[in-house]
Amino acid sequence: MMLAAHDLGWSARGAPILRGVSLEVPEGETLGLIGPNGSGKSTLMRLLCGVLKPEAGEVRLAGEPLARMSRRRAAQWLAMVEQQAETADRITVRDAVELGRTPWLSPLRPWSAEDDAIVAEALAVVEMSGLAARDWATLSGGERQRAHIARALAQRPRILLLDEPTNHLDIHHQLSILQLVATLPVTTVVALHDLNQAMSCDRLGVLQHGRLVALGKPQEVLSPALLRDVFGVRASFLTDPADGARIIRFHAVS
Ligand SMILES: Nc1ncnc2c1ncn2[C@@H]1O[C@H](COP(=O)(O)OP(=O)(O)OP(=O)(O)O)[C@@H](O)[C@H]1O
Repeated sequence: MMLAAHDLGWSARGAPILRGVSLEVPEGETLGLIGPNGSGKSTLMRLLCGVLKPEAGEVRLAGEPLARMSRRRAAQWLAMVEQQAETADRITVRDAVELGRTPWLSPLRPWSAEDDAIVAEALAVVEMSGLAARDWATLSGGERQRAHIARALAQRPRILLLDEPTNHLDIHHQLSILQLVATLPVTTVVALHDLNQAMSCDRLGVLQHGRLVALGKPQEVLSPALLRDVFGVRASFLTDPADGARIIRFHAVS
């Protein structure tokens, strides 16, 4: 199993935030994490990448406990794009993306033309090549988001963790980032709020009050009963006549 969490628990000031979360992500899968505000998605992502240490349970990368890996080794395996990731102001976009190469560099393996090519490719994939020389501070929210994704791609991880990667993006870039995530040959865990976008994940995990309450194929997980019980909405399912895809329309429950 590429990424596994076993019975994860975490609390803040004595209040349990995440309890008994176990999941396994096979190589190449895109697992979506969904759940209402405050259900624990970001906390779970931060435990999976090692930013937070679990109070209970453990995370394993390809069978190896994350807690026993050096930061450098963990960063060769896994890249994370946080929800409101910040970067120091006085650097260019290219500088920020080059930071993604850090875990691979050493005195025996200094910066090379290969690193330049990887950074250029990462910038191109998120359509940021034209902004490579720009000061980070001048970027819009969506441009920053795309640059953060480029930094994570430049890291060439086997596992990519994305916390709401589309939340600042216009519709074109939302779709292109989601399409990119789906086609990348890496194992991906992505927290999403848009449940129609979540439908394109291989599987979905649903968090509610810090517990994983459902895990499975999107069309099985996103049932009218779950949408009512977890998200408090009534759902109707429509079919796109263009391609037969299922679309969910939401209604407030009065
Ligand atoms: N360091 C902390 N101290 C206190 N409470 C915290 C801390 N970190 C998270 N929480 C609380 O834990 C709960 C889960 O937060 P988390 O950010 O994981 O939720 P989320 O599902 O990502 O939410 P959203 O959809 O709003 O981004 C929230 O109620 C949050 O206020």
